[in-house]
Amino acid sequence: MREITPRKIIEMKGKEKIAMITAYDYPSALIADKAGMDIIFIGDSLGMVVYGEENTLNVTMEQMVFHTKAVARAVKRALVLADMPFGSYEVDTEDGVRNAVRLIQAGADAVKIEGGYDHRKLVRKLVRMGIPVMGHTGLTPQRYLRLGGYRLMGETDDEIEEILRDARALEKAGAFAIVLEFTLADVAKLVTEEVSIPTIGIGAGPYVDGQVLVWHDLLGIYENTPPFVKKYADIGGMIRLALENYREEVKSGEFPAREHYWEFLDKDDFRRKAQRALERLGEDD
Ligand SMILES: Nc1nc(=O)c2c([nH]1)NC[C@@H]1CN(c3ccc(C(=O)N[C@@H](CCC(=O)O)C(=O)O)cc3)CN21
Ligand SMILES: CC(C)C(=O)C(=O)O
Ligand SMILES: [Mg+2]
Repeated sequence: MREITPRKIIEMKGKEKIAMITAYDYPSALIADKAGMDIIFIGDSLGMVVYGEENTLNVTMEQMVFHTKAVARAVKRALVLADMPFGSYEVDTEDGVRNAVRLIQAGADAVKIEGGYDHRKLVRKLVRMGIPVMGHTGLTPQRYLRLGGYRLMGETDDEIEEILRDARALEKAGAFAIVLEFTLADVAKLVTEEVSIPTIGIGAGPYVDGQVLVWHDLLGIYENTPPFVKKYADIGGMIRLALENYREEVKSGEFPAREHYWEFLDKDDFRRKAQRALERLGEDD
């Protein structure tokens, strides 16, 4: 059992902001856990930032299971959360239950689904089974095609109503937190005040209970970063400089230097051994 549990996340509301980050592999999850993240999240943004897809719609359960296993092996303290990918929970509740179980058995402590009201039955079922669920409303990227791209949500009466309906349904169904994505800050504030469970924003302003960002965006290793991201480092630039340096040293012969390889100190000893090896090879022909 990891230190940060859904109960602890709920208790943080109004007391301490929740810090959440995505991670898709072992080394990054190790760093995120050591950095004291509360929630380490295998997002389906994986399809875009790791696999180079245009949207998240082609991410499979197999991908989510593999990446969840890699992350789960690294994390000792944070809550490990895994996204349910597009198509893995919408068909029927049984399908959703089976797929959520797969992510839990891969090492996740909880799962996240996009939407709220439409999936309230599934959320209730999972929670009753003992699988903690995080909801997600505002911009839900799995509606990419219908929305015609990623855009700010919560401007119209209908959108505000939908977001509030999702949040209330999630709270009632027993979800332990809600992601509010790319939502006007006033709407995010209203939702945060309306529900007793924590809201975790991404591009939803400061009046929420926590923040989540995508690993590659905040570290500067992805070129199509959304406009709400703060870039905390230019790791992409650092990687490029390092690789250019390496390439130049290979070309010039500066690498490998004397400390990077091993050689016989006694060259006569080596000549005798090489001679014998060559003779034995000659006999084999
Ligand atoms: N790397 C990455 N970071 C994310 O935060 C993220 C993903 N990927 N993939 C899944 C969703 C999609 N998100 C996004 C992605 C792009 C915009 C964005 O660029 N919006 C622009 C242009 C929108 C348009 O008209 O197409 C904007 O200026 O609003 C917003 C949210 C957030 N999520
Ligand atoms: C943007 C976050 C909340 C997400 O769902 C993801 O990274 O997949
Ligand atoms: Mg996602």
